[in-house]
Amino acid sequence: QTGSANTNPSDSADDEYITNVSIGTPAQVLPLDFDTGSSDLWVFSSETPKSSASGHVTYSPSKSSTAKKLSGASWSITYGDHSSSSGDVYTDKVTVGGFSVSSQAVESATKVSTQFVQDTVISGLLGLGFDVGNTVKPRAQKTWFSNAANSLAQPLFTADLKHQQTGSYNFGFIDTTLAKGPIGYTPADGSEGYWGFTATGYSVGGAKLNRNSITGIADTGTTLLLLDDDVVNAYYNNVESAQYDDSQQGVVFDCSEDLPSFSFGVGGTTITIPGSLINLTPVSDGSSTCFGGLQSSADIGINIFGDVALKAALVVFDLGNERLGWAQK
Ligand SMILES: Cc1cc(CN)n(C)n1
Repeated sequence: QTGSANTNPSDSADDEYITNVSIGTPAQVLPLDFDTGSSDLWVFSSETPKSSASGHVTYSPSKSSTAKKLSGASWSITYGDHSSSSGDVYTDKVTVGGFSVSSQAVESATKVSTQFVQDTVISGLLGLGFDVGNTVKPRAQKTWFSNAANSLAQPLFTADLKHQQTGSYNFGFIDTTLAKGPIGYTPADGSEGYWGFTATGYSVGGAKLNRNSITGIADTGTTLLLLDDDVVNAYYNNVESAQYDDSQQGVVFDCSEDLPSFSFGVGGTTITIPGSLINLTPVSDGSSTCFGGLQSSADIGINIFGDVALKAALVVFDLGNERLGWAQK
């Protein structure tokens, strides 16, 4: 068995990717942010304060004949961008891309932070990280993918995110036609709940890869490519108008600049992010100053290969072999 779901950029800056998920009986379809950097499936619901839920599609367990309250369970999560949510837990049927898990923990939000209230294009997150990262107490719950894995043709999924186009999350199979190059595999470290891996080196503008390894996580729920300052500086030293903008909290440059590519080595292959993908968006509508897709990870303490990097590749999240595969697109 397999599953295949389309995923779409939420806005002109590819800030996040939206994938529709069916929950309950009859199906309630909610747009969720699939996040390999976390391990909770949580939704705006009939239990979310009306003022917070305004504008969001919500899940009503009382309207689902297959919903069951998970007695005594609660959850609470805070993300790297300081957004947060919390609530109680139901189990229900959850279908993604035509593949159903009959009893999935669906975490219902009784509290959501302002960033989520304002982000009306999504109704929650579907975590695709390792189960160890799940926040439900007193007993941690499995992710949708973890519940599905043993029934899928192969215990893996792929992410094919695209710039301003429809991409896909495929479950149980690898569609190699989505890639131009070979798949390079490297061990994945799931001990912290993330898909951790090490890139063997990097280069700017098509130069030969150096041997400065970069350890980080493959995170579909983070917009940017966030790396150490020495890497960020090595890149923007090649961008004449680049400067750090305090108000934007990041490096900006003239939108008219032709940006160099950024490449990293992984699993014996090289992934090259074209400069065009690193010119993310004007700092505000109509501005000729643009915000960089590559920014510093210094304040976070972990390197994050977010959507800017993932858009350049077909990425295989192989739970069965605890490895990550990267192929140039
Ligand atoms: C809501 C959300 C998810 C993520 C990535 N794991 N971030 C940084 N924020």
